Amino acid sequence: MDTVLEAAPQVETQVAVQIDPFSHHVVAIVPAAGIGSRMGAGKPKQYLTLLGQSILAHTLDKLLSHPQINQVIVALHPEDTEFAALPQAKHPKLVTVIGGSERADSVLAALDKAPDNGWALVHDAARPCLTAQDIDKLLASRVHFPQGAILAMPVRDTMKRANSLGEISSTVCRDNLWHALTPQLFPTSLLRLHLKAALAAGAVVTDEASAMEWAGISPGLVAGRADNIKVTHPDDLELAELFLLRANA
Ligand SMILES: Nc1ccn([C@@H]2O[C@H](COP(=O)(O)OP(=O)(O)OP(=O)(O)O)[C@@H](O)[C@H]2O)c(=O)n1
Ligand SMILES: C[C@](O)(CO)[C@H](O)COP(=O)(O)O
Repeated sequence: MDTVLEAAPQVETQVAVQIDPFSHHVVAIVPAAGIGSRMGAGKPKQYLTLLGQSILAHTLDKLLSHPQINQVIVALHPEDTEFAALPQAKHPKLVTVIGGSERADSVLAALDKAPDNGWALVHDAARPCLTAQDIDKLLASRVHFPQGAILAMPVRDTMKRANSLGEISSTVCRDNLWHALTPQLFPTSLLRLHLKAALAAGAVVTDEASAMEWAGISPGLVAGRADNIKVTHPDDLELAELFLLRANA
């Protein structure tokens, strides 16, 4: 059986929020408070170096240099010691907050500092290969998806479900299956409302779209680039470096 995110009772979601779908004010939210346990590098993976600067610095460069992004709010681990030394740390568009114990808590802490009447573009610190074209594409999708959309990639491979012995128990139909990427873009006040409520209700929220789905909203899917990988395991470092090298060539 597939695990389906349980939707919130509708009554809880009928709350008036201030939404201006035509606002052009865009705040990028960067969850960067993780510890990188799967990377196992002995330091948070966002501070590992690729092509001479940290993963987080690459990510911030992409967001800070985008002409349609007005502000960047970065959520940091309470014991972060490295952020202040980044070249971007004192950029006038940049604000920092202390993140939480899960990614969603970090996003919410940053959202609490964002102005109400605009859009929040949430992007993992650990995805340094983001391109300006993908940001443009997602921002342009606001016309079609006034309640928000995410970058995603259609699943390409045959999908298998495993049993507890590591054997194949079935082949999962891949029709309409997508990998969720970031950035994910939503009206700020709507995302804040539903993320807060979903977390309070104990829902599993691994990305922003999950919180919106929980509230009964169907965010749009915008096809993104395959090189926008999340650096998660040691193998990803070499791949990310190759993608960055190609982008800089
Ligand atoms: N409490 C947390 C956990 C994660 N993140 C951020 O969310 C993004 C995606 O998370 P993930 O790739 O899972 O990063 P980590 O949590 O650091 O990795 P791991 O799960 O392997 O520990 C990362 O940029 C990470 O820094 C965060 O801001 N706050
Ligand atoms: C938000 C996300 O990048 C979408 O793919 C991803 O879910 C975050 O990573 P995690 O491993 O689920 O924390």
